[in-house]
Amino acid sequence: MYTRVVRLCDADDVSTTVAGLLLERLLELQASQPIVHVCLTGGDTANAMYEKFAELADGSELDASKLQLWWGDERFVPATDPARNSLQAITRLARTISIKSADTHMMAAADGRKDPHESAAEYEAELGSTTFDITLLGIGKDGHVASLFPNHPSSDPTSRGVIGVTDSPKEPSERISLTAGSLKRSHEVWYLATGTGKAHAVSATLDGDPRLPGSQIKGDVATVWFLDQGAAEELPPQYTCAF
Ligand SMILES: O=C(O)[C@H](O)[C@@H](O)[C@H](O)[C@H](O)COP(=O)(O)O
Repeated sequence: MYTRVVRLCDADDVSTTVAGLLLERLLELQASQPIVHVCLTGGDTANAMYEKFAELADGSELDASKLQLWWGDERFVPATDPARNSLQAITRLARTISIKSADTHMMAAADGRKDPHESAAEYEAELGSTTFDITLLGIGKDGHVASLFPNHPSSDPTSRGVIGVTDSPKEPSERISLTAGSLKRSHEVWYLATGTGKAHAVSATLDGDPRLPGSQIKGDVATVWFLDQGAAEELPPQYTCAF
């Protein structure tokens, strides 16, 4: 198990590089196994990468029928609400990739459910003991990953695999999130972060600050941080890894 930091120039470089490496890795995985489980994240950084990925995947050897897409977290809003992480990702990816709905495991929307805890319980049942080949995560300025927030009940120790989140510090206030225990069931965890606003959260997480959820969320094979210069600016020199 290793952690690697990839320092890139700027946000565009991060989204382009991650999109290219993700396609390369998925092609490798689909050549060696029948199903590839990928856990996606929400946020602007990831969405920019999904757009680049869709461009690269167009006409590639990617076999979408081998992909199973999951989400690390979701906003507990109506299914058609543009704030939904899954809607934002699928809108971008499906532009060139023919992903069947049966292969996309979206978290239940607010329609017809009384609260995010109900949706969380449904997703936990669907998720079972699935292990992800690749889990993508963004990180907030406060160090949150998925919808696990520092110094917040969402980060309390739990045996649950998926939780409902209320009074989230990041809008919208109601969410569903995989817990650290589920996110750790990943062979590779790829963090994407850009901008100086993320620099302290990145540095503190890499330093293993126990208050930050990302400190314990690592792949059992690899954890890779894709950072632009701004997000990397508080890292000590030993993390200098030209890519
Ligand atoms: O529901 C969400 O908002 C995301 O899952 C969240 O965890 C996101 O990945 C980070 O907040 C980074 O978001 P940005 O890339 O937009 O900074």
